[in-house]
Amino acid sequence: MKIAESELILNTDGSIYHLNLLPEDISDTIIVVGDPNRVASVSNYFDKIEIKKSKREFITHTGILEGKRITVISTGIGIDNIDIVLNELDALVNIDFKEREIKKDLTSLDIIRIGTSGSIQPEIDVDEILVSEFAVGFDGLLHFYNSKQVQYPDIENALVKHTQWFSHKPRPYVVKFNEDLGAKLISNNVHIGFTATNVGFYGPQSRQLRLEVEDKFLNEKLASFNFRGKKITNLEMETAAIYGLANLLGHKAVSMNCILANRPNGTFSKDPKKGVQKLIEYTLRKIIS
Ligand SMILES: O=P(O)(O)O[C@H]1O[C@H](CO)[C@@H](O)[C@H]1O
Ligand SMILES: O=c1cc[nH]c(=O)[nH]1
Repeated sequence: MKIAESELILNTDGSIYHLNLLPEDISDTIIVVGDPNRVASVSNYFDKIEIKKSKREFITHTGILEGKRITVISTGIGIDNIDIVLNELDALVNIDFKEREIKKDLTSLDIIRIGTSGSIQPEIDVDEILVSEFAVGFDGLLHFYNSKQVQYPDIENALVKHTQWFSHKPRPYVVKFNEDLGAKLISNNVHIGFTATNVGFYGPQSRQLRLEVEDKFLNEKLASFNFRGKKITNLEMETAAIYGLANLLGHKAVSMNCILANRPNGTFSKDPKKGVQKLIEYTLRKIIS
């Protein structure tokens, strides 16, 4: 069945609506970063850059590193942008734009996030690297899709009980990284964690400047949650949505985090750029190895 013009939106040059990309512009190895300036920090390592395109906060560079074609794309901040980026990346490989039909043979992308995050465990220090094995989303995005099959209800129920989750907030959904891609990216030099993704940087991550938060103890309750030895480790704003949508669409996703803030210790990285650079180098080395 043909997908209507209002649903699959193409620009006049045939590119996908927000990302402004044609199917041939992307590799099947995709690095996603939040900060648009981080795209060049990654592609600076490429031996050759083939494509540079952009629209709004979505900047894309595709190039070659030691014979491997890699695309790096910025998502901007937040899960609402992840809904756009993941659906449009999938459309680029799995929908025939001319026929407006889903292809018979589907392509699975490797999607690796290089992001920044705040730790809620005192021993996971600033400037360290954390790979998210699990993620919990407090944003509600996944509930708009038929998604029960990629969620972990046992963990969700235990978390709702432990935190006495307020019922007027979206129900937490728990999702997991792709184990094969995860195995490629993990080493003894990184923490393996359980990332909480929320809809904001301040109140939703229990930061109080002038506004009072509703639940003063939320971060403490998240940090003390323990499901069969798995503890929630860090807070950011994209990972759960990436894992949820990637799993539903048949892509492999892993989120790599540079810890910039340690919330219980009240510390912030003295040199965030250096920490992020270290994470970029680590991730690229693992991708090409
Ligand atoms: O550095 P990025 O990848 O943007 O990730 C983190 O930083 C932003 C907040 O400062 C949020 O997007 C959060 O998830
Ligand atoms: O504390 C932090 C640091 C980076 N990004 C976040 O979302 N939170």
